[in-house]
Amino acid sequence: MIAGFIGTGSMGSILIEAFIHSGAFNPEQIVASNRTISKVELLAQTYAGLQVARSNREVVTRSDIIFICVKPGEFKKVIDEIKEDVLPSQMVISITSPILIQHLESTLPAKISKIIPSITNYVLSGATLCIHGNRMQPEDQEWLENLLAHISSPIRVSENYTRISSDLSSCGPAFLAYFLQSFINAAVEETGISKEEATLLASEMTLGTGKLLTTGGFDPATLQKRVAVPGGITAEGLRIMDNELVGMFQQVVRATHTKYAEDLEKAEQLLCTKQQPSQEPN
Ligand SMILES: NC(=O)C1=CN([C@@H]2O[C@H](COP(=O)(O)OP(=O)(O)OC[C@H]3O[C@@H](n4cnc5c(N)ncnc54)[C@H](OP(=O)(O)O)[C@@H]3O)[C@@H](O)[C@H]2O)C=CC1
Ligand SMILES: O=C(O)[C@@H]1CCC=N1
Repeated sequence: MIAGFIGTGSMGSILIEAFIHSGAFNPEQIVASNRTISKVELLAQTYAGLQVARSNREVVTRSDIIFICVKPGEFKKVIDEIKEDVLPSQMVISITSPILIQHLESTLPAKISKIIPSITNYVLSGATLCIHGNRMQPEDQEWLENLLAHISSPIRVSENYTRISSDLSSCGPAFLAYFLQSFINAAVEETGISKEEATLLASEMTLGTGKLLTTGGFDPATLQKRVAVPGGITAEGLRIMDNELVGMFQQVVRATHTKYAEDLEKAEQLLCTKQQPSQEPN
């Protein structure tokens, strides 16, 4: 089994490294190309045996499964380059949310899935969202999800909910990190605690909270209730958040969906497909 990667930017390289670290693939089983080839060469220096491809077509002809890890605006060029070489027996997996399954199935003869990874997959954690096309048979779907289980919890989602699922799973780490950075900065400014100590405490707290919410039997509401003892300190902090953050997350969700609608429109124009996707309610 050879896995090909087209695009080794932030997420392409995270997926490659996660697959290697998890033991899902040996470096010899990976072939990769990137517009700026030095990025792949660097990966090959780190992981001896990883194969550097000099073109996207070379990745396709040498792989059984191909991950396309480029941004939406770069997609058309990649598809045009590879479409003559892609075979019906191959799996083509896109990680680019506004490129719809219908876009891919109408341009490539392969078995198509879309997955939305998360930076958390770098530490073999978090979810990978899975949306399978019609050509992916149940056994293909199971095979792909078993592969993704090496680096994440694969979770099937409806394509209609791609954006909000991805907001939570893939944008979420940045949103949470923003929250933590603001908390840490305030701690340093207001009390003089060192940034290093505040960061260590906040990071350990985040790890523990994640465990409570995934395997510890808590949901966000019960967790708050358990920590915020009546008449205690936490309740004072939550009171401020209740006042200050009202409506903020609604605005965040609306903003990501507005951008997504723009990206979908551009992808439609770029790839010239006719059918319109149904949009999830906000
Ligand atoms: N970052 C994240 O946390 C997540 C990202 N994604 C999605 O992954 C996709 C990629 O994002 P990300 O990795 O962050 O973006 P990057 O810009 O870091 O990576 C994109 C890569 O694609 C390469 N590239 C562009 N055009 C071509 C081409 N024609 N042939 C080969 N390689 C090409 C770029 O090369 P060059 O080095 O020349 O720029 C770059 O390395 C996006 O659609 C994003 O939405 C999904 C989930 C999470
Ligand atoms: O910011 C972005 O566009 C991508 C999508 C999910 C995470 N990062």
